[in-house]
Amino acid sequence: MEQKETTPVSTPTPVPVVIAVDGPSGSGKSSVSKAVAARLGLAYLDTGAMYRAATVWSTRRGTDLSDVAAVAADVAAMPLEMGVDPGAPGVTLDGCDVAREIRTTAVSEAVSTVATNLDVRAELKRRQRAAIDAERAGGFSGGRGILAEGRDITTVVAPDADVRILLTASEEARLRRRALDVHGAADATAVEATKDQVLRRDRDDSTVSQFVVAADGVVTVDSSDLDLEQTVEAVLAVVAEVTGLRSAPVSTPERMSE
Ligand SMILES: Nc1ncnc2c1ncn2[C@@H]1O[C@H](COP(=O)(O)OP(=O)(O)O)[C@@H](O)[C@H]1O
Ligand SMILES: Nc1ccn([C@H]2C[C@H](O)[C@@H](COP(=O)(O)OP(=O)(O)O)O2)c(=O)n1
Repeated sequence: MEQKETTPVSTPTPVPVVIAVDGPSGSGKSSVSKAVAARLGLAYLDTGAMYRAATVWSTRRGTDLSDVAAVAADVAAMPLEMGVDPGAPGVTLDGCDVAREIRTTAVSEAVSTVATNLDVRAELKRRQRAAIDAERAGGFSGGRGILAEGRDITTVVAPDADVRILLTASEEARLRRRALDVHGAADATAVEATKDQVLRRDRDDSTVSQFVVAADGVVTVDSSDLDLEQTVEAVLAVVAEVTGLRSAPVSTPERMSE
C-alpha cells in the first residue's frame, strides 16, 4: 500500500489515533476534516461520498431508489474504492472515477433515499469500519490513524474513537456556504434554491442518524462565526487537548534580508 510522504508532526503521538467528525450539511465537515487529517498525517474517510456513490451505482443500474431490497442488493455488490489521501481523496466505482458525478445536484437530491435505507447503512458501516481498522493496522497512514466524517461516525461507526466531534453551524451559515458552493452566490434566490439540498436533506437524514445534538462524550465545535482556518484550528485544539497529538506549526518562508 502507498505510504504518505512526509508530514511533519511533533510528539507525543498516541498512534494509531481515530478521529470521528459528524455534522449537518454545510457545517464544514469535509473541508475542515481534510485539512485536519492532512496536518496530522492521518488518512481521511468521507463516508458521505460512499452514500453518494451508492446512489450513483443504483441509479446507473436502473433500480428504483425507493425499492429498499433492490437497492440493498446493488450496494452489497458495489465495486467501490475509497481513496483516503486527504490531499486527493478519490472515489471510484468499478475502476471509474466518480468524484465529480457524486456531487451533482441530482445526486444531492436523491441521496437521502439511499442513506435512509437501513440495509444500505449496515453494509456501508461494515465497509467504513474495515477502512478504519485498515488504518489502525498500517494502510495509507502507515498506522498513524484516520479521521472519518459523516453523520453517524461518533455514534454508530466509531463510538470508540479517540476524539469525537460534532461540527455545527447555524442554518443561515450553512445555507450561505452551500449557496456559494453550488450557485456561486449567496443572495436570497441562491439561498432559496439551496434549501432542499440542505434543510430537507438534513431532516430526512435525521430520521436515521443523530447529528443535531452531541451524544455523550462528543465535543461540539460551532463554526458559525469562524472562518475555515479558524475552524481547522478549533478542531486541532480539541484533538491536542484529548490526545496530545499536535500538527507541526505551519512554516512560513523566512523574509529575505536586504
Ligand atoms: N468555518 C467556515 N467558514 C466559512 N466557510 C466554510 C467554513 N467551513 C466550511 N466552509 C465552506 O463551506 C462550504 C461547505 O463546506 P463542506 O466542507 O462541504 O461542508 P459539509 O461537508 O459539512 O457539507 C465549503 O465551500 C467550505 O469551504
Ligand atoms: N455517515 C453518513 C454520511 C453521510 N450520510 C448521508 C447524509 C447525506 O444526505 C449524504 C451525503 O453526505 P455528505 O456528507 O456528502 O453531504 P454534505 O456534503 O454534508 O451535504 O449521505 C449518512 O447518512 N451517514
